[in-house]
Amino acid sequence: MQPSSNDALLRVSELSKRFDGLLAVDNLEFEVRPGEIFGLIGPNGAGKSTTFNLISGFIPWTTGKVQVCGKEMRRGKPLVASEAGLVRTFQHGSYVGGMSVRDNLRLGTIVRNKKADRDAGVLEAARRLGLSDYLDETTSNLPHGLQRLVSMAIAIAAQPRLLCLDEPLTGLNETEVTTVLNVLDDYRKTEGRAILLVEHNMKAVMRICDRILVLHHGAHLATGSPEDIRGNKAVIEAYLGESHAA
Ligand SMILES: Nc1ncnc2c1ncn2[C@@H]1O[C@H](COP(=O)(O)OP(=O)(O)OP(=O)(O)O)[C@@H](O)[C@H]1O
Repeated sequence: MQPSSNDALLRVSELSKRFDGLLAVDNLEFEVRPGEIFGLIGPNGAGKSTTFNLISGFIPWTTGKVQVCGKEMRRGKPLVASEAGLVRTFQHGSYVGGMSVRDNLRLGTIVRNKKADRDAGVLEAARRLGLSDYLDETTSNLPHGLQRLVSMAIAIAAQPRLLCLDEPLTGLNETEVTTVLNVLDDYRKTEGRAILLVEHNMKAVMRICDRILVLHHGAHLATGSPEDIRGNKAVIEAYLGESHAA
């Protein structure tokens, strides 16, 4: 692990989660710094979503310590994480299907005080994700790819300091993937923000991430730049295969 930076937006130390006999997350250590897109990758069942759930307070850790934007997190307390500046999406969508796209995006702007700011935030998030023409549609009526963009637009509208995305690209077509990657690249350029990304689309991960941590059986296998990870023998054997090797 590299020396820790004082201004890290996420700091994870000795984090473990046991589900009965299964050690799903095994003594993880990493940090995410301002301006970074940090990828968390690994085979199915490696512990990525569990790590997300621990960091965002959706499940309690067995042991460990998590700091979000300098604040100490408490086990299984999602409100503490969101108050500290963390917003997350879920693998299977994070929106209310029966509501319009506009009302879903309003959920993301709820923390803003003035109505004019909230309305502007809805329009801005819709514009960024290419959803402006769908604001009055019922979200459950939209195609799958657009529904996923709604999840991301809600998260972006909340303007979190630490944006945590769980497989945001699943089921998106190439144009939608490009839209999302551009939005993420833009988002992290705003001062004091960073993104933690769990994703199986390796081409996208290698393109967008500054650093990547590879998990295997819940434990750290490697951390490094996309080039480091592509060339790492253990990662190629455990996950990437030769087709992604440098
Ligand atoms: N609530 C739970 N109870 C028991 N075991 C669980 C629970 N949640 C996850 N696990 C197990 O923990 C391990 C890690 O699962 P996790 O969902 O974190 O993996 P993942 O890396 O996100 O996988 P995927 O890429 O398929 O989403 C798996 O063996 C899974 O079956």
